[in-house]
Amino acid sequence: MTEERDALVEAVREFADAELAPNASRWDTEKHFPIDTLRKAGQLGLGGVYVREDFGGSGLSRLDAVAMFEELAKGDTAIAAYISIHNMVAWMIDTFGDVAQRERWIPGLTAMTDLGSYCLTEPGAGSDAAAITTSARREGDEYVINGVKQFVSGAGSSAVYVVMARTGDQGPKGISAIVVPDGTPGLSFGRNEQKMGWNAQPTRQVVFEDVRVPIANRLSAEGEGFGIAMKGLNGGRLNIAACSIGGAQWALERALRYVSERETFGAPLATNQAVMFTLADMETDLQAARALLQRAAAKLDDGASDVVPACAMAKRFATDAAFDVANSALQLHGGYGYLHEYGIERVVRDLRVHQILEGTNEIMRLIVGRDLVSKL
Ligand SMILES: CC(C)(COP(=O)(O)OP(=O)(O)OC[C@H]1O[C@@H](n2cnc3c(N)ncnc32)[C@H](O)[C@@H]1OP(=O)(O)O)[C@@H](O)C(=O)NCCC(=O)NCCSC(=O)C1=CCCCC1
Repeated sequence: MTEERDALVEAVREFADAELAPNASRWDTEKHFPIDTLRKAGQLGLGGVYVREDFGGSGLSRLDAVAMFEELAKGDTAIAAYISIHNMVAWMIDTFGDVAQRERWIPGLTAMTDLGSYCLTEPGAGSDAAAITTSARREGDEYVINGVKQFVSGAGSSAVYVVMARTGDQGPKGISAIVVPDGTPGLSFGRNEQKMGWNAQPTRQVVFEDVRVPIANRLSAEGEGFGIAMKGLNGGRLNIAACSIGGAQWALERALRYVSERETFGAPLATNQAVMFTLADMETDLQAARALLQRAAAKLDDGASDVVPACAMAKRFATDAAFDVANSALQLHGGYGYLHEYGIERVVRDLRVHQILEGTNEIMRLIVGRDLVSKL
């Protein structure tokens, strides 16, 4: 850890303690998306974590980012995960946008006065992302977009939607990434999905009915959209892994406190060897997950050739391990772990979806397996 990263992590810890943790349970119960709190996160530099500094980004490394997202998730995993998605959008525009696009969208995104949504998945295309059918047909100097995007975080509250749409043939080479601003005629949203967790952020369909945007809203060249979406996801997968580790670390700390105070059969639970073994496994798994995550983040910073399987491995391992750790923390709390007021069950519910989204853990195994087999 550098001194700079230490200071950043400390500032994020203070923000998570003061602004997120005291409200996380209420936001979960009330299904409240705390936009005012996100604006405060923007003031702290969390809206453009690894966006370049010229338009207000924080210019941090991926290694810095995962340390930061871990701290953020200790306050509220669902909000930390939304901030990660917002950052994925900001990074895609910052990296693949031209100067005019960066000038137009990056300042609002980094300040989080404008929120961002990532639109890839469709009702009929999830794991097989290259099978999307949302179309962007050229008409003069405009695209006319038609289709439906599914499971879009922040939908209905965002100012900026980065939409992967088909501008060419079937398959990955026919997909482009297009920015659709909120308020564009023909853009509408489905109901807020009723979910097991991640209740502090809205998840809705985004519907495009003859939505017209200038061709100038396309990021990079036609046909580059699949690669842009996937490169965004490499970093997103790392942050989701970091959010899982942060949530699970918080649950482990709660469990440690509980087993040191709770007495059974005349002694604290912590003196029981079975409990100690469970705690030892939880700590070991989290340290292993963090080490794998930091390794992948360093590879992303260095542009290593094996970054894609490294990110997939870290995402798969960390989200599985962290879910198990959080579930063990719940078990160690006995019946109290099942109560809302202890907060553990919320973390378990929030972490469960990390094994599914930003690429299911089965797709992560496919990526790693394909890479191994390709080297035979
Ligand atoms: C891996 C995968 C199954 C792809 O397989 P195929 O066989 O179709 O495509 P293939 O031949 O592997 O590849 C095509 C080009 O694409 C490049 N590339 C692929 N991955 C990556 C990558 N990770 N990084 C960079 N480039 C990549 C590949 O190199 C190739 O380029 P080339 O032709 O060689 O120039 C892909 O589709 C995937 O990953 N699905 C999970 C989607 C998925 O993760 N959603 C999640 C959506 S987001 C989500 O869930 C959210 C939920 C809540 C809110 C936020 C978002």
